[in-house]
Amino acid sequence: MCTGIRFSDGSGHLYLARNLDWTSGYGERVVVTPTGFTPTSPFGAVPSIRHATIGMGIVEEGTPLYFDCGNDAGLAVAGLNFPGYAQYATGPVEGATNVAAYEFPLWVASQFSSVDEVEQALANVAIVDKPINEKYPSSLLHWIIGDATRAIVVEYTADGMHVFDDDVDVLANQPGFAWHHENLRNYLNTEPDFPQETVLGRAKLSPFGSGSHMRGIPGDYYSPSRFVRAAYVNEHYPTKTTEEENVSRAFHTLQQVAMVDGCAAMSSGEFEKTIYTGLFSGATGTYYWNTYEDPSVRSVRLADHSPDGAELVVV
Ligand SMILES: C[C@H](CCC(=O)NCCS(=O)(=O)O)[C@H]1CC[C@H]2[C@@H]3[C@H](O)C[C@@H]4C[C@H](O)CC[C@]4(C)[C@H]3C[C@H](O)[C@]12C
Repeated sequence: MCTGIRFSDGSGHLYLARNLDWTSGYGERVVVTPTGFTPTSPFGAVPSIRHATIGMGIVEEGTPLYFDCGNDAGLAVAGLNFPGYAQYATGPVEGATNVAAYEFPLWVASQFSSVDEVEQALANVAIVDKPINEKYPSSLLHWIIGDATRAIVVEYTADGMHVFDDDVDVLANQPGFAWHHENLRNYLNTEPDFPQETVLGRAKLSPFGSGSHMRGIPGDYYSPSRFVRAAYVNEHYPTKTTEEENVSRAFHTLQQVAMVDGCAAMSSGEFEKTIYTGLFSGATGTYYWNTYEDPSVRSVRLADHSPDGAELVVV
């Protein structure tokens, strides 16, 4: 499973972060796609790279397949599993901008500079089940897209394109965003405040300590539970100013929904764990990440890797 969050530093900079929860990785690395790179896009949706892009992914057939990425304009996107709901067009749709499912994050980050621009373009987009090759069939995903001011969620299902205003800045896995959003109404009682002393019969009851009003926030790894928990933590985290504070914020928040080996098996019997946590900072154009094996946070800055070059950079 996976969880994604968006927040800002309060002075016009985006932070978009995600956990990639799975049984094992795909050999993913940090990949920079510079503006001089010539993309191969099956239906021409990505004719050139307008915005240099950095994120986590693999390179296949000379094409960057991003799991999550951000660009030089401070726009970022992350793909999260959505099987049972995602259903892409079986072929290109006449008159539409046809985006192959695998190139959707690259399309977003390389072509646009804001969520508003992406939302406008999505009105005429078909997401097409066109695998990069036989080894990698199309993944069934939905996406969170964020900039400094807001986030949207994109779901492409049997009845086509759905774009949601993500006013809680969170995404998890199944079911759909609308369901998760409605489910938040089950948790209206939760808040960070320290409870008052309560009188019960002749007893005066005081709390054991802080955290009492968080009771009811689910602690398990199930997708609806991770959505609620991430929404609570992301909403209540105080706005921070510096890059260091915001990096700390992202990793602490996602730690709340990270999966630990041995606790939750998939239908195959294999256990899911948080393979990596990735963060794109629009403030500095930096991609930060750590892995299950090595919790120390590493970083790569877009500006340090020839963002106007011609070749993909795999760090
Ligand atoms: C497995 C990842 C999603 C993790 C997740 O959300 N798990 C949920 C578990 S559950 O269902 O809810 O149980 C997804 C996210 C991005 C995906 C990758 C990206 O889409 C890039 C390429 C796309 C190719 O079509 C397939 C390989 C691939 C390299 C994908 C492999 C895999 O499907 C990834 C890595």
